[in-house]
Amino acid sequence: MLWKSIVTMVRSSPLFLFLIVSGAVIDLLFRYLSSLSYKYLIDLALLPRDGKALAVIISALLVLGLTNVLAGISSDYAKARLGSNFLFEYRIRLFRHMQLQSQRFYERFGVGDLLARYTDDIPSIQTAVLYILTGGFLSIASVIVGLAILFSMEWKLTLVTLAGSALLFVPFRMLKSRSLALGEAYYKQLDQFNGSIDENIKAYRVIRAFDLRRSMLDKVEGNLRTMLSIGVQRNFVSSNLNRLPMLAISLLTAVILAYGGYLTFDGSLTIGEFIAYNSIFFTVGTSMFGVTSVLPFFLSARTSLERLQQAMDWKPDVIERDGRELSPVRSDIALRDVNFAYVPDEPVLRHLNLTIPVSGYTSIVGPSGAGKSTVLQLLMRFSDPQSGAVMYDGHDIKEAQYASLLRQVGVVFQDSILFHSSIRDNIRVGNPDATQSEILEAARAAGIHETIVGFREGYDTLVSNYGDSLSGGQRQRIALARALLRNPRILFLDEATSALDPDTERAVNETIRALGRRMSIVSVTHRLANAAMSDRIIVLRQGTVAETGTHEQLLQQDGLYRQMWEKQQGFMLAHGGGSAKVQSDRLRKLPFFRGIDTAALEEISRLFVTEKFEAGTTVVEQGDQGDKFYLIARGKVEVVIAAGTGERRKVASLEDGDHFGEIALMQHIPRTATIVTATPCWLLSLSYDHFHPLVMRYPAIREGLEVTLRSRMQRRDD
Ligand SMILES: Nc1ncnc2c1ncn2[C@@H]1O[C@H](COP(=O)(O)OP(=O)(O)OP(=O)(O)O)[C@@H](O)[C@H]1O
Repeated sequence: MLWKSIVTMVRSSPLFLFLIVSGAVIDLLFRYLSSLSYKYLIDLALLPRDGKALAVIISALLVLGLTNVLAGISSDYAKARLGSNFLFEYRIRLFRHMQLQSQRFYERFGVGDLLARYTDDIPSIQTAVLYILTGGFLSIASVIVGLAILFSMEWKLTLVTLAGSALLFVPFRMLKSRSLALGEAYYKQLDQFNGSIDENIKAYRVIRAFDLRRSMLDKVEGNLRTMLSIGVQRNFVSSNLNRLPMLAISLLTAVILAYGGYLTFDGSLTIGEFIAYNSIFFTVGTSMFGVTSVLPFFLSARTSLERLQQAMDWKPDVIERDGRELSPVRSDIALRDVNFAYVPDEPVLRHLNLTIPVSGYTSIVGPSGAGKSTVLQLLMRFSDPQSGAVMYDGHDIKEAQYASLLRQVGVVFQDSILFHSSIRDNIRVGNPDATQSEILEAARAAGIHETIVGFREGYDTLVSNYGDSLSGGQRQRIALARALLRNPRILFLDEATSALDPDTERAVNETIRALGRRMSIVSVTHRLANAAMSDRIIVLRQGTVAETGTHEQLLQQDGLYRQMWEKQQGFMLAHGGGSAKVQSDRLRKLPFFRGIDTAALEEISRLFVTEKFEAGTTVVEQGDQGDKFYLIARGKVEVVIAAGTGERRKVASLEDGDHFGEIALMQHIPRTATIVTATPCWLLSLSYDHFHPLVMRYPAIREGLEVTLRSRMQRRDD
């Protein structure tokens, strides 16, 4: 399939093809005519001492040589152009294909994987195509023409040559599968290496802060050593593929010299014919060698072609149609009986029906994993549901022109990635045609204009490393300005402020709330304090709508929302986010502190210590001795379990108000899971050593803990 498109592409450049082919034909002529010329040079000019014949032969050779050089130059130019066109065309094709893809594609092909396809696979195919097109075809043609001449000169000797030439392909048959296997192994290591470089750039702060430099270095060094060893083996096999055919050619040459010499002794060949025969055979031998030397390129390109094909064959999740334009949405956006799963048989949304009026501020809340972000992704058509429909004003968005949908929406994600260019250009991403005053207006509305003009370079300040040169709040505000510049009818927010520190979050939320008067906002958040002011709240549970209403209505319903609300209450963060506290009433809601008197709870609450963690930090490691219990005052962590095979699997997420590690309050036993922070976290920890004296004084605490732990152990064993 891909070969076909390569052939089509090559054929679409007829001028370059003509120059390459004519260069090859002239080169072929030059090779054989100059070899044949020995016959005439010796037999017609040198032996009869004919000066005129000598002059004619030398002039003809000069003209041919000059023509060959000129044809070679134009052929080289054509090859350079064709080669560059090839690189351009296939890199652009892969890039366009990538742009159509969604999350599944990027999960399957990592950064390193994709980079290697651009920088190694495509050039490797290009080299093979050019080599086959020039050296390969020329060599085959040369072998055919050369053998025909040799046959006409001495057929018996040529039959021996032909039979012996089969030897040339023996190394290829022997080494082919080894070469392919080494090619695959090499690319696997290269993908990993590229991935590590990417990781080291993106996560350099975490690597520095947690002193992971040694382990990262060890990882990359191990990777490079394996690559080096495979590279040596691969080159060795390739050079054997090149060199072993030489052995066959040397053998054949010996046979020709011996048998040809014998034919000269018995007068069947003249000396001129013998020398010309040898000279032509030398050219045929070189050409045969040329055919075999294409083979390593061919094998390497075969692996690369398969890898490129894998990526190009990946079907986009969303098929963009040239449907009609979606008119500006006025009434509502809705999900109708939507079923959606990322993994077959693991439904995330189940027969979900929900309607969001295009006015005011709507929050979508729910426990972790309920499908909140998934709903947002479907509303923006990052994926399509497996069944059901997403409607804007009653029109299925699958039938509409994709660009007309995107024009109506703006979005701010939790981690806003900014591009490596000026702040102005980063905002302009929202609308490339925006004027300077529109950019300034968007920045003002996002509350970032004053900060930007305070920078020495103002709007021309370079944003580097995906926005790392700015604070989290500044980054989110620029992302907000970028979304506002589109003048969207609906602004989607996916946990847009939850990774910010409390003061910044409050300030950015005030800005967003003010925007709610100008446009419709749909915000996914797990922090209910942010949802409380919304005009309406949709509560999701396991992919269905559990409750809807305003904050007050939902509290009265006494359902899931109320439970979540109460879980998140009772924590206080000092201004500036330096320390956190938990109230004794909140502690009473923990199952193992239920029934304990207020004085004891007060005492316990004072024992908690604030620990602040950046995103991506391991708080506890599976297998380590547990000595602390943790409450999440703010933030989100992931619970990861390593199976016997060493494979790590995320089993749950915990967020504001959740707790973990209570077993450590009873005894030092190994942690049963690893906890890694997914956002910056403020955790309150209670150590066994501080807690133990209290357990001694209050037997009710021990009893409560024992009951909880027994039931937890029971659940785990089940
Ligand atoms: N790309 C993916 N591949 C496989 N499963 C996924 C993928 N993205 C999300 N999921 C799973 O789908 C479910 C819903 O995820 P989603 O992110 O929509 O939930 P959420 O309510 O936004 O949760 P959170 O608040 O933790 O972000 C979760 O169980 C999650 O693990």
